[in-house]
Amino acid sequence: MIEVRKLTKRYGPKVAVDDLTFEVKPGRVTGFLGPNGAGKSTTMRMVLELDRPDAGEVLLDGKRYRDLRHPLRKVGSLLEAKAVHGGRSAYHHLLWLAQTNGIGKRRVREVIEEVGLDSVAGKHAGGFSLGMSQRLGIAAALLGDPEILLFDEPVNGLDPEGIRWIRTLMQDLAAEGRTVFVSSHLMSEMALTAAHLIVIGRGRLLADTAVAGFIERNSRSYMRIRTPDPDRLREVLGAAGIQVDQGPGGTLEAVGAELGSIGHLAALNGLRIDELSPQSASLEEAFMQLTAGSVEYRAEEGKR
Ligand SMILES: Nc1ncnc2c1ncn2[C@@H]1O[C@H](COP(=O)(O)OP(=O)(O)OP(=O)(O)O)[C@@H](O)[C@H]1O
Repeated sequence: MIEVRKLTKRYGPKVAVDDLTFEVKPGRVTGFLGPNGAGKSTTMRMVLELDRPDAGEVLLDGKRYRDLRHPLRKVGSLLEAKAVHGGRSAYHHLLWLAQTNGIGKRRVREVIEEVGLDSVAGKHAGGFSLGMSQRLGIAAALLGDPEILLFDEPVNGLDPEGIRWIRTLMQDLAAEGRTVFVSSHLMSEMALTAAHLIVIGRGRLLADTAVAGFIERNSRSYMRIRTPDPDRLREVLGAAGIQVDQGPGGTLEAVGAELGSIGHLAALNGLRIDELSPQSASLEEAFMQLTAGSVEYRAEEGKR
């Protein structure tokens, strides 16, 4: 279990993490979601004491990181895949990590096999592709057989096969009863991987929720209608008690009405319909709505 308590981090006048409190429980994958610059990496670095908080603390199964005797045996992490000594082979990189944490050679061989790097274990890690570096980073995270695992944007830049592999691995690790905390800026990715979500924006907690509940609350189904006479159709549907909203590009969005009844009402009133199609709002849209007020740099601001 990870307990984050009243964590705050400032960089000069900028508050990167703002009085953040949440818990990450074992036995399930918890997604750490937020737009770019929300403070996810900063929070993860503070969990590992790579960065000092200005206030608050983090406990790992009740202990501070600095009080762990063999940190790698309690918490494994993949923060920056390329942060490997390029001149070392994958095997020697892992062996060096193992030796500094009282972990045996056998375990090094085991994790190399587990992540599928057997054939390149003797090669210099500096020449690895992103996918291979990612696997090496995960091997390092797994080395101490830790109860707690942290992954910062682990699927960034990976091909579909690599993405599927990481997803399954994280779910398997959680199923073994471990605490798995993974950051992403993509709701769609988290919907497939995580069971629970911590959502932050501008360093603040926006939601702490089960993924299923989030999907249920935020999936909106509606009918998209295109007609040359939207005002008239709105009137007709409104009179029949159907809620109609204005959609993008001159379309209408009718909520809670059957396709057939909309078509029927239009026909009765001699109104032409050019499109009538069922739609459901994506999770990505729901996430964007939730974080709308906390996105750091908007596209408009970028246009100079
Ligand atoms: N070392 C630093 N010095 C100054 N500002 C920093 C530093 N590290 C992070 N920040 C700022 O703190 C805020 C949070 O950054 P952080 O990298 O934690 O966000 P994030 O949610 O991980 O975003 P991303 O998905 O873009 O990595 C940003 O505004 C960032 O510019």
